[in-house]
Amino acid sequence: MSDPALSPVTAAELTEPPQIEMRRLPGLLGGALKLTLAAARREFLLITALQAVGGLGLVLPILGGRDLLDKLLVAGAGSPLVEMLLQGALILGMLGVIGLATAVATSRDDVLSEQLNRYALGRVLDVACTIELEQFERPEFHNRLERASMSARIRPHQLTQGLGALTSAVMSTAGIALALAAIEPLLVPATLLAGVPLWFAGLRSGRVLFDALFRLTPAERERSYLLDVLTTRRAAKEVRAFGLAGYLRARWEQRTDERLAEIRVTARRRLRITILARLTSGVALGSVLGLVLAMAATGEMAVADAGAAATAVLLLGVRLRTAAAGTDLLFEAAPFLQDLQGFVALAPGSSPPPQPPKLPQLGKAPQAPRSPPSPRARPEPVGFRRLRVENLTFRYPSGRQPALRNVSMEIGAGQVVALVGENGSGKTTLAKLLSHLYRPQAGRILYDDVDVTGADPDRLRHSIAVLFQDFQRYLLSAADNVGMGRWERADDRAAVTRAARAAGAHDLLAALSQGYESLLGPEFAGGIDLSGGQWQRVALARAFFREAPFIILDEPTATLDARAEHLLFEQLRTLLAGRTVLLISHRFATVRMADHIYVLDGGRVAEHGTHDQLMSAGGRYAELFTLQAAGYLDPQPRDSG
Ligand SMILES: Nc1ncnc2c1ncn2[C@@H]1O[C@H](COP(=O)(O)OP(=O)(O)OP(=O)(O)O)[C@@H](O)[C@H]1O
Repeated sequence: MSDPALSPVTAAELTEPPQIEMRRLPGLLGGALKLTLAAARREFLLITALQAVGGLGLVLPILGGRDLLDKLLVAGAGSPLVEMLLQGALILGMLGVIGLATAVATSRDDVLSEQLNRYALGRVLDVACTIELEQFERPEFHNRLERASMSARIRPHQLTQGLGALTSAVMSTAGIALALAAIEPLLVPATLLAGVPLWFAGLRSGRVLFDALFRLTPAERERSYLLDVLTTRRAAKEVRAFGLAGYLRARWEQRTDERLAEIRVTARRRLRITILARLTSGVALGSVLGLVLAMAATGEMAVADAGAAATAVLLLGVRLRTAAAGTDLLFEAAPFLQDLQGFVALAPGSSPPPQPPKLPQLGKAPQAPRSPPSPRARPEPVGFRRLRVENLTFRYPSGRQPALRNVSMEIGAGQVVALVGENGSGKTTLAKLLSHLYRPQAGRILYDDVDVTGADPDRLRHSIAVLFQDFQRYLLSAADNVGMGRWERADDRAAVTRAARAAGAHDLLAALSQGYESLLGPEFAGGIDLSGGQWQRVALARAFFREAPFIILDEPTATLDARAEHLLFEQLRTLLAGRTVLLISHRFATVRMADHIYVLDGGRVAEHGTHDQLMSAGGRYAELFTLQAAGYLDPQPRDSG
């Protein structure tokens, strides 16, 4: 039987395309309208007003044209030329105003869509920045994130275009319909009916596209990944060293062919739907025109009226097509926006979402914005005199076995505690749990007898500095790379230099062409690269700069040269005096100086004690220590005997 405590969280999972029902459409469009108003109220209202002028304004030239035609037919050769010329000029003027309004509306459209794009991507970032780290372990979350990011980039633009086309078409349809109603009211509903098949086709076609792209998401992510490997500096050298470019390129081409094939099938299905709808709509429109002709032929309608009515019916037909193009865009965007809304709702109860902070400027000390505490948060202790871990069990979402099982340990404030063990024994996982990046499925973490497992992780992390094995290399200035350890006071250059000195990075950073202002990473103009060990010193400086009372160092010297490593550990106690240090290392020479050592094996604590205790116990630690020490001793002379 599976352990319920270990069952994976399913909040971010969505394996089937969500269903869009007809009755949900108004709500969805309402939601889309809300999004537009929240993102760009002024721009949207201005564009809508201009479109209204462009649309409704059409009624005047149509009616004016009919009046002019009437006069011409009645008066014949004796028509009042000047009056008619003036009337004609007025109609032209009105058409000019309509044209101008439409042109201005179109020119503002790009700005509107950019604002929408920013707003929608901002909501995606709200989720990406606040959701529990564990979700990043789940393929389904990445599928949703990929779709949401794509939707946020494309669909709001599509939405504004759809809304714009629809508003303008509805306004001008209303204008023409009013003109037509003045001639023969019956013709209005008859003509509007021709729009119904187009409307349904748009709905169906949008759904077909969404379903196809939903199915393609995992393959598309793989395609993006391959593109990333083939185009980023990080991977470029290994791709060349192993001659992988052709092989990876072929895989990318294969995925692209598969995508293209699916897109072709989808395009054919959508074309069939469109053709059928247009045929039906055309037949309906033709019938109305036939009716107008019949009415004119039987004398039920005056010739001038019939001419104006036929023009209005034809114009209405064109407008209905434009309206349908608008609804097509809306219906195409609707399922993607629903999907996006679902994703945005994953943001953990943060309402309003945390705003991006103001970046620090020299001479100013901004307040660090605190994200609102999550609903499950309760007041947590700021630090600890004794940290206790009780029976911690943790399994990664994709892991078959728990990475940690019933782990218990203690760390006293101010102590240096080391974690050792073979690869995969769970050291980094324990470090991640102690830095509150993941929540255990079972067990507790206690700060002086207070269980902090359910406390707000952001606040707890405020007092913790972590240097990961796979630390980040920020392509920013050297000073920023260090200062981001506590970005709120990144402009405190004296502290930045102090931290760099402590990590042995000062000399190398000061010697760069622009000193601490030098850009790291050659991908940007003027940037320079550092060696692996130099990057690690910078990352270590970042951890020191945080000045947190609890510091977790996961293989902090893995790429340091022997002298730098020796120096660091010699100074560690002085550098971090009064702080609590959790040190993960495979280098037993450095581990032995810890106050207490925990040995992990297969996710469990195999043994613990001081170096001397563990050596006399003759267990796993003694075995690994002796093995490593033997490597430094002279090999036994071979018996040549
Ligand atoms: N994100 C992950 N998803 C699934 N399993 C993982 C993940 N990260 C680690 N594991 C697994 O969890 C176990 C513990 O890994 P962990 O990284 O904690 O080991 P470690 O002791 O730090 O190893 P190393 O000495 O190689 O750094 C391993 O079996 C590993 O395969």
